[in-house]
Amino acid sequence: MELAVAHAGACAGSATSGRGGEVCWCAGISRGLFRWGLFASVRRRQRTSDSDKSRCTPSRSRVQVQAEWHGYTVHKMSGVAERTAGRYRLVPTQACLSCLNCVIVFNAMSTFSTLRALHSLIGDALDEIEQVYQKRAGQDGPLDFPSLDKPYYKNGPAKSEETIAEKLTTEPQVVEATNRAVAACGQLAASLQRPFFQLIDGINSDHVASCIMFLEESHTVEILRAAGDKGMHVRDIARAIDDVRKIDETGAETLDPAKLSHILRLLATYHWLREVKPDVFANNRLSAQVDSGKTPEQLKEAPQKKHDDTDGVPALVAMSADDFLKAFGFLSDQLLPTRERAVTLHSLMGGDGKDKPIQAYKTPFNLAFRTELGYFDWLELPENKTRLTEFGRAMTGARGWEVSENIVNAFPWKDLADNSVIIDVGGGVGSTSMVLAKAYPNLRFVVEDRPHVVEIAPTVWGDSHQSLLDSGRVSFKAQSFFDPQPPKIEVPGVGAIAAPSVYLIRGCTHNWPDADVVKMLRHLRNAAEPTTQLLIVDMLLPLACVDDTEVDEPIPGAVRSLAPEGSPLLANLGKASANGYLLDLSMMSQLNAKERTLWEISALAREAGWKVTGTTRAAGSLWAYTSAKPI
Ligand SMILES: C[S@@+](CC[C@H](N)C(=O)[O-])C[C@H]1O[C@@H](n2cnc3c(N)ncnc32)[C@H](O)[C@@H]1O
Repeated sequence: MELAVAHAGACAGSATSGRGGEVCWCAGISRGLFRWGLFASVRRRQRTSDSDKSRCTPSRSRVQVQAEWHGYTVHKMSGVAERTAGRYRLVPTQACLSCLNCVIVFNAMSTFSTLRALHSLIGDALDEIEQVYQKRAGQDGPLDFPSLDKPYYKNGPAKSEETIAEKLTTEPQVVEATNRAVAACGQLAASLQRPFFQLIDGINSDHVASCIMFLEESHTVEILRAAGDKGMHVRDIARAIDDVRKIDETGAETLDPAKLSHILRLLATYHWLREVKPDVFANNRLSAQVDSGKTPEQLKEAPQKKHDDTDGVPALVAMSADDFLKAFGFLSDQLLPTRERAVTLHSLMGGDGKDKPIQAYKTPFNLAFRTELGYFDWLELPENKTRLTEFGRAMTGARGWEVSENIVNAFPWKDLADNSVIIDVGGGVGSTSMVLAKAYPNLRFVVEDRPHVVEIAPTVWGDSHQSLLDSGRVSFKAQSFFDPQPPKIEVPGVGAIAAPSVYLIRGCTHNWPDADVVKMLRHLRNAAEPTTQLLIVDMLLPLACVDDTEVDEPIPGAVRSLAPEGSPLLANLGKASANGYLLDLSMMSQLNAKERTLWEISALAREAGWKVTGTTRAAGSLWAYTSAKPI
């Protein structure tokens, strides 16, 4: 990070720089650039004369800075550098001297100033979040932030104050401040902890995933829910798990409480549970996420119904921590098939001449499950009946990734003429169309998807949506996005149209490799009229550095960084955005697909005949609404 430059003023004291030349050190911690505690070296551009040198006072000096840092230009900061404890702190003022003898080179923030800047970011974010909660009075004063120690069960019963406090966590201001704090915490931990221990954490993070899977599979969360705040001794938890699993009928081995305690303690260490007393564990706010709302008795009676009538999150856990985890373990074996370990692993698994070579498997999923079928076709195998059902529920759980209502304001729907038609391509059961149809009663929606999806789609909506279906304002049509759109589409209440006002395609491009995305977008382009707009809704992954990508034409809404200007945070907010990059690699591992950057999706759109005209994001979200028009 070589930052910057132009210093006017007498040198504020000197020392010898590692790169030669004389330097003096300044640390600014007041406003703008200096808010982040930037340390700078001031290097003499040229040695003039001894009399110039004598103007450099060792204790105090005026400086003017025009600096560029992380790509942001900060114009002409003026200040006085004051010496404290052997360092110079820059205090901005309006006045400056201009000897022009020195060049300030911001080598980088000193590590301590970076750490302190991260610490300040966390404090500032907490202030902001607290202000939001302070404004919402509860019965006993301002609302408190939800406690990590306290489970909040989505299916109640909960005090209304707890529900409001949980809901406030999705307010845009809270989401954004939370992201900054989480990003800073992640960066602080990565900076401070000995790298070896960060490494051990990283390479063993599958242990945590497996333990979360165990938590779900063993019904421990439901058992601990029944036990309440005081928790349950690990011996009793083990027996309760055996009971729910009906081991007296199946003859399976009893669960070893000693092993169980170690699994639960790892989870408690990662804040997934609480160890309230030695070997006594209780749920907390994180483990409550995995709760199905069923009692241990219900689970014993009908384990196959565990995921019925839930928000889908327990099913998402079952799918991710099982299928995805197993597949992802084969990432290096599939990408580097000739490495020694991959070859020996293949032969150990019975692949030595008995089945296809590793190269035949297109994805880590294919290799892990020894199938050449695509993930969705594989899910439809008779032996995967449970997986297929869980996949459907997991997709409901995956809605937590985005507030679906964000789409209501993310596109100028209100500018569309009455009875404009929106085709929701790969629209599933119509979740997005229903939200939009309720918000914009003058628009009409045709949801296209695979035949078996559109067949069941109208049956999944209850009374509150019936009028939208009865009036035909939302209708369904079997249509593959890999086939050309028909020349005419019959829209209830409108008649036959050649093309809609908008093709909306949400959550679909990330499921497919580039060539398939081009194919699906080209079919839409071929059917579009010059006025037809395309709205692609999917995550757009920022780069992990400031995005200086050179483009012929800038795209409105493209951002160089998600981090606050001048802060030391990673440009993509690191830990706070990690969920998007994890999903990206799940797509790669299971489907040979990916989440994309703005530049990747706009290049694919262009290849298919669309020009991206702009993109917007909901506050604090990686989900983006990218619009395009026919070229
Ligand atoms: C991740 S879901 C997104 C659903 C919906 N757009 C939403 O945002 O909730 C992907 C959708 O693509 C559909 N799909 C898969 N292959 C398809 C095809 N060839 N033609 C049309 N839809 C397809 C799936 O059935 C599924 O509904």
